Amino acid sequence: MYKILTFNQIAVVGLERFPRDRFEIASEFASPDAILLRSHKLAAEEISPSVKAIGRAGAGTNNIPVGHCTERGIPVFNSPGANANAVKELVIAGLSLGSRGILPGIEYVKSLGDMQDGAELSKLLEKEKKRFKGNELSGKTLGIVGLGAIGSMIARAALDLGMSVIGYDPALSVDAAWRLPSSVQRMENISSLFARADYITLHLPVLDSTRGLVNADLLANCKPSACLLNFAREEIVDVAAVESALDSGKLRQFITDFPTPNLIARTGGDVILMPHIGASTDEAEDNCAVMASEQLVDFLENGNIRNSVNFPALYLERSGAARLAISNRNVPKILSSVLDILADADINIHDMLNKSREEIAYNLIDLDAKPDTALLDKIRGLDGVVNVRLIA
Ligand SMILES: NC(=O)c1ccc[n+]([C@@H]2O[C@H](COP(=O)([O-])OP(=O)(O)OC[C@H]3O[C@@H](n4cnc5c(N)ncnc54)[C@H](O)[C@@H]3O)[C@@H](O)[C@H]2O)c1
Ligand SMILES: O=C(O)CC[C@@H](O)C(=O)O
Repeated sequence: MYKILTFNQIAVVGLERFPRDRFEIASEFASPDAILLRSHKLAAEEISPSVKAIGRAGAGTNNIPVGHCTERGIPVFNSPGANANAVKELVIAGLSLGSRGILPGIEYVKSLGDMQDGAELSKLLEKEKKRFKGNELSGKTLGIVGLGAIGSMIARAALDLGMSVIGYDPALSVDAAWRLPSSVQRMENISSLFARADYITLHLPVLDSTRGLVNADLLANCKPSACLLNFAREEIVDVAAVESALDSGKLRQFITDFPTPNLIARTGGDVILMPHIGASTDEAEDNCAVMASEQLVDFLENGNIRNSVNFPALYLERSGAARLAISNRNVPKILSSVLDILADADINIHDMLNKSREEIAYNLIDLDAKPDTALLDKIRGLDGVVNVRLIA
């Protein structure tokens, strides 16, 4: 039985993807085979030696020590695109909240709870509504930083709203480029995007290269009427620089899914704060849980890798009597040494696949006979081999 250790609330429809005759799921296990989580900040010490894989039901993996997992030969999976529609819909709501007096208007109406006379009430509302007038999104320019799953969906929705869309993504994949509407104008640098946009929305991962990316220098380029939306990660924005930009009138509004105490303490309506609910819909939680769970099942039972953030994608149809899944440092001669050991033991290879990604290489080798423990230990003992798994 494979043991799956869960953190956070994982949608039931996802947990149901683990066949109960072969998988146990619990929030406490001494020696789990895999970890399935959402936003729980996973410490390296929480990953016991038995762990073979980690599944993130969501997009961002900055809560997982990915580098440490790579060192240990543990693939980390995420669920790209599975919650993109949920984030898109909330960002569109954010754009509306940032352009009209919706929230202050609602607060104002709530403050009139003591008024009993309907005619008086409606007279007052008609008089006061000018205080909550806004602007239309149509005709404005939206700047999208990060044109992946979420960014491209927002681009399409914003174009439908009549906005002009400009985008910046220095690492755009070919697939993502295909998904992008052709009328999105790609900017050469992020400063030009900040200078031109009326609304700027961030949809990139937090990486060493993106931590604090939105800083005072960038904000100095903004139109004073600009509204910045951060539904990506808190760390991408230098929040102190945003507060200064708001204070000095260099930025009109900040809308974020990642509140800080200082932002909460602000008065004056120039921030709109949400409690990290970008992906909080039944649909997104189901999609993420299903995708992450299916990927873990396929990895544990077959060694296949889909949507890993640190391992190469690799799929091999099962054949032969047994399968070896081997991770090794991405250096020459390791695979040939493995093959020599198998040949010396007279074990024929039925099929195999080998791929590498940065410092790690991964191999699936289907064999005509099941190797014994001594042979597996010999492979484990090769210099550069990180881990070896026999999948019966
Ligand atoms: N608020 C939420 O609940 C919520 C939900 C989902 C995702 N997110 C966050 O949003 C991020 C994006 O999600 P996604 O599903 O669109 O991911 P994605 O991988 O499909 O897209 C991310 C894009 O960012 C681009 N990128 C990388 N570095 C960049 C840089 N320096 N400047 C501009 N672009 C850069 C990549 O090339 C990629 O195209 C996630 O990493 C996660 O942190 C938040
Ligand atoms: O799991 C969640 O609720 C949030 C997930 C979101 O931040 C993501 O990166 O996909």
